[in-house]
Amino acid sequence: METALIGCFGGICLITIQEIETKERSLLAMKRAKELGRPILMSEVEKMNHIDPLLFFSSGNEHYSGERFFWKDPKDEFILAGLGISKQFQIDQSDDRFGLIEREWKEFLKDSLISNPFSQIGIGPLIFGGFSFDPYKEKTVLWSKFDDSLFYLPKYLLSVIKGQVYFTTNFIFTPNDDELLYKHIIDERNKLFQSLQKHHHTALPALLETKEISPEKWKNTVDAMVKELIRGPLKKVVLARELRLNFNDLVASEAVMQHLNEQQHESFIFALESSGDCFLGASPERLVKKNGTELFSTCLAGSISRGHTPEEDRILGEKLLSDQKNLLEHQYVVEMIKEALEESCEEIILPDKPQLMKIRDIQHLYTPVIGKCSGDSSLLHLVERLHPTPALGGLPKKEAVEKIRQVEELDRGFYAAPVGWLDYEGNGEFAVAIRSGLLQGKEASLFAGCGVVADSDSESEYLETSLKFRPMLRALGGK
Ligand SMILES: C=C(O[C@H]1C=CC=C(C(=O)O)[C@@H]1O)C(=O)O
Ligand SMILES: [Mg+2]
Repeated sequence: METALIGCFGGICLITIQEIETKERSLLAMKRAKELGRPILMSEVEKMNHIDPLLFFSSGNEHYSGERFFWKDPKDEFILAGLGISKQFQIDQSDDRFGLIEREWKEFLKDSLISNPFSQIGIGPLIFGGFSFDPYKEKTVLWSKFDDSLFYLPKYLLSVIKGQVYFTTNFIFTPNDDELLYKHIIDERNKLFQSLQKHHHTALPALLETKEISPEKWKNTVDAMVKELIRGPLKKVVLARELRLNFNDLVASEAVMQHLNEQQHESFIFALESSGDCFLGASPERLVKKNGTELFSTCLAGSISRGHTPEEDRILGEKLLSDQKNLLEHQYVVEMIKEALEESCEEIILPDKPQLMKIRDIQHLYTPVIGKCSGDSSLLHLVERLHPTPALGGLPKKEAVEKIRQVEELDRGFYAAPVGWLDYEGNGEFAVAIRSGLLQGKEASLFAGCGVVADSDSESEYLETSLKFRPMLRALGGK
């Protein structure tokens, strides 16, 4: 679609052809909403000149604060930034939360008017959000701003895909709306574009205190877990802990995002705001990506530090590749992911040995997985089958999650759970929200866990979690 400007003279801009089309479509949407007696979505995609997605995210700090999201894949090829909430999808404690979100989204899309002339995934109407790790864990005040499943369709979505920029506007017309709504939306959108001209730079406040939450108690829990794992039948349980940070002023999510973006090139970078809090992180772990019939997943478990010199780094990597404890920790993940995907896939390609994934602060054992699924496989069903993999929960899955619920002091909330997006054609991607933290005004909580197996040593697991805090800690000005 061309954005054909008819003319701008002496500061007065005449209407564009596209605006005429938009107006006609909006009249149709209003008519449809009245006839059907329910809200109707109208969504439009336009191609744009380059806009920095982080600048776009930051420009929303005045009018869309608490209603923003950001997503970037490790290759920098796929970036999403959303502002405003057109429609929220939230579900509390339920055994069917994945299915419910998917059905509500599909239901909502019925009879919508979508103008998207580009054959590209990740543009047009899409929902972004995530799930809590365990909806049956007793809730604490820490995660009071997040429901067990929280997604939203943004008002404005910027998608930067392989350098090409697309802008989606999502309007919702209810049976009571009239042309005033259309005018209001156009005004609002123009204001948004104007605000992109301004420079938005937010500095981080000073970090006053970093407090580890009950580290000794955590090590005792790991020791007790090891004893239990030796006895069986549980084989692996992932245990996590928290750091609580205090600052001398409010922490703006855009300032942290800026740092994560500069410092964590090999990771998914994500942020999800909700009612003033912001959950964000730099995760190296893909849960699942669906592009048509192609599926991609990642087995990531088993860790060692980076070396100070290239030689030391290589030796550490070699050590990890032949370490029995870490190989077992990894193998449990490979077996489970293979089994979970087999149900939906005609074909799965999976190397028989892990390789190394080296990221700034840590190296991991890594096995990529590619699958070919039948056309009607649903992404959220795959997410449900996979979550939590033994890299975050344990083995067997159900018993491990119950054990975590019982012994872990931390309220994980969205940590270690799926975060990502789903578009109107069923394509999307979810990462596992690790190396993450929750911003809450002048405070923040950071989370890190590790796979405990019968061979684990609580002191080394403690040090491993300390490495895993580093990406978020650095982005927040800590060491
Ligand atoms: C649970 C976390 O990491 C998982 C992913 C990679 C390696 C892991 C490990 O070696 O224990 C964990 O399973 C975390 O970063 O909080
Ligand atoms: Mg580990």
